Amino acid sequence: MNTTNDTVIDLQNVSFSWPKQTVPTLQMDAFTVQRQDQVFISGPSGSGKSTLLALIGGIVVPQLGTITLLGTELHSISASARDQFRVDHIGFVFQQFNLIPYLSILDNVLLPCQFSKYRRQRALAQGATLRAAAESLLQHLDLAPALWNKPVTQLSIGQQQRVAAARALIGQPEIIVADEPTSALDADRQQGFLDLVQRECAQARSTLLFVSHDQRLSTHFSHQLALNELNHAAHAEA
Ligand SMILES: Nc1ncnc2c1ncn2[C@@H]1O[C@H](COP(=O)(O)OP(=O)(O)OP(=O)(O)O)[C@@H](O)[C@H]1O
Repeated sequence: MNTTNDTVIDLQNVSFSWPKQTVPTLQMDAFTVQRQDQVFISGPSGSGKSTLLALIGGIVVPQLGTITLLGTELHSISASARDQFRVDHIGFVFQQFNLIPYLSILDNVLLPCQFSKYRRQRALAQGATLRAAAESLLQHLDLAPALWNKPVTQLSIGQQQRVAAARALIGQPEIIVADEPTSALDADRQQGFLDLVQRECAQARSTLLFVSHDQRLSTHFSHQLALNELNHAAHAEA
């Protein structure tokens, strides 16, 4: 195994089928990602991008092979320990944002700190209070103070997406996973959003996994993963 202390994600000989499926959805020999890497993950619809993210997030475990995140083999810990591991170490940005509509922007950003002592402590190392840490992130993401106490439902799509990014970034998780995060934005805003997320990940030394259909964005990444090439199962179906 060619891993180092800086290996953040390590998949080896993974085979995964969703329940009731007779053929695997994902089969990958090896995939490793190093600390601070920024990886662009692409592939046609159905090639297994969301399945790969579900495996890396420990939401599901493979029938064969190993997935090791930050030195922890996910299949060797319980489902509840995987849930805690996920909130401690991974920040997610989803296409549909998944913000809580009845909470303010600040409370949405602080949500991971409620579920993770680890994230709370890391956020407190960045700001005098949790609120100060959240405010600083919101400022970095170009969300003005006048917005902070508003319900998220009063924000534009682009603003909601930046709140979702701040929630993923609070407490500097080692891994940021962004699943089609820009598909609701126009081309200029896509670019702006990507710049902000890449800059914040670099500052926090977080690893970024960025899934997109939009190949134009791939030029901003040094590490590319074309899933229809790496996933033998997708090959078999093509
Ligand atoms: N929760 C699930 N339960 C059962 N099958 C699933 C589930 N999620 C995905 N699949 C199946 O796994 C295969 C790969 O789907 P996946 O969503 O990972 O692809 P994708 O590359 O993310 O596609 P898209 O770009 O359309 O989102 C598909 O055949 C899909 O039907």
